[in-house]
Amino acid sequence: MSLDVIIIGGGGHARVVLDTLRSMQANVIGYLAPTKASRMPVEYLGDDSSIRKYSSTDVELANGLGSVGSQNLRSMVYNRFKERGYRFTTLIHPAAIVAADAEFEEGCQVMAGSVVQTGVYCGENVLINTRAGVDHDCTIGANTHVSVGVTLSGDVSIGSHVHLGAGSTVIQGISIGDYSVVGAGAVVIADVGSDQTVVGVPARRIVK
Ligand SMILES: CC(=O)SCCNC(=O)CCNC(=O)[C@H](O)C(C)(C)COP(=O)(O)OP(=O)(O)OC[C@H]1O[C@@H](n2cnc3c(N)ncnc32)[C@H](O)[C@@H]1OP(=O)(O)O
Repeated sequence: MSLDVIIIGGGGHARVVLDTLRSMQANVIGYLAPTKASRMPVEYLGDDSSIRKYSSTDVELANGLGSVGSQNLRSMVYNRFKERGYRFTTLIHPAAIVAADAEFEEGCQVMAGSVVQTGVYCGENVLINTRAGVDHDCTIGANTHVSVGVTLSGDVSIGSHVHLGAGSTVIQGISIGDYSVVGAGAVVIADVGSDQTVVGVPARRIVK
């Protein structure tokens, strides 16, 4: 891979994205953030408005925002730069194991140690974070975060803008609706509707 890439964001996820891009041999020019980050080991290019110095035909972007619940910020950043004509790189860490027929739309990120099996489909800007397992024939909607150590069994259907919390497990054939949140460590054994938060073992809805 030989591509000039700018990372949006300067926090922890942005540094993981930087490391992933470098392991893919990408040429990372720098990052955009409201202020210079103390621990981001690549050039600070300014705030988001500085993107105007870079043509959308010369660079691609990488979404450096993580999330611990709502996906609003990650999707807002993605949409804002897409509207301005920029394209987001799809990242697949060389230490991820990905089936040949798995499909990823623009801007997906598959982090180190994760396994994505045959028949999986991921919409735009999906993040499959470190050491997550996505088994056969799962579909994952746009802007969803499958966070660290999640286990998705076979034939699971996840909506868009969903957060699957660290270490949660979803058994086979389950559907989870758009904008829902699954708490860290939850075990989901029944379908979850849209815009719900579920926690615990087995996962139960909490009203926020
Ligand atoms: C690289 C990375 O870091 S990736 C990011 C990894 N991090 C995550 O995935 C974080 C996932 N987030 C969670 O699990 C959160 O606790 C959420 C989103 C489910 C809920 O957060 P909040 O909306 O702030 O809820 P809050 O903390 O007020 O808890 C509400 C109730 O649910 C309970 N609860 C919250 N999370 C959980 C959980 N994961 N498991 C069991 N119970 C939980 C709380 O104990 C509390 O119960 P109470 O009312 O009886 O006291």
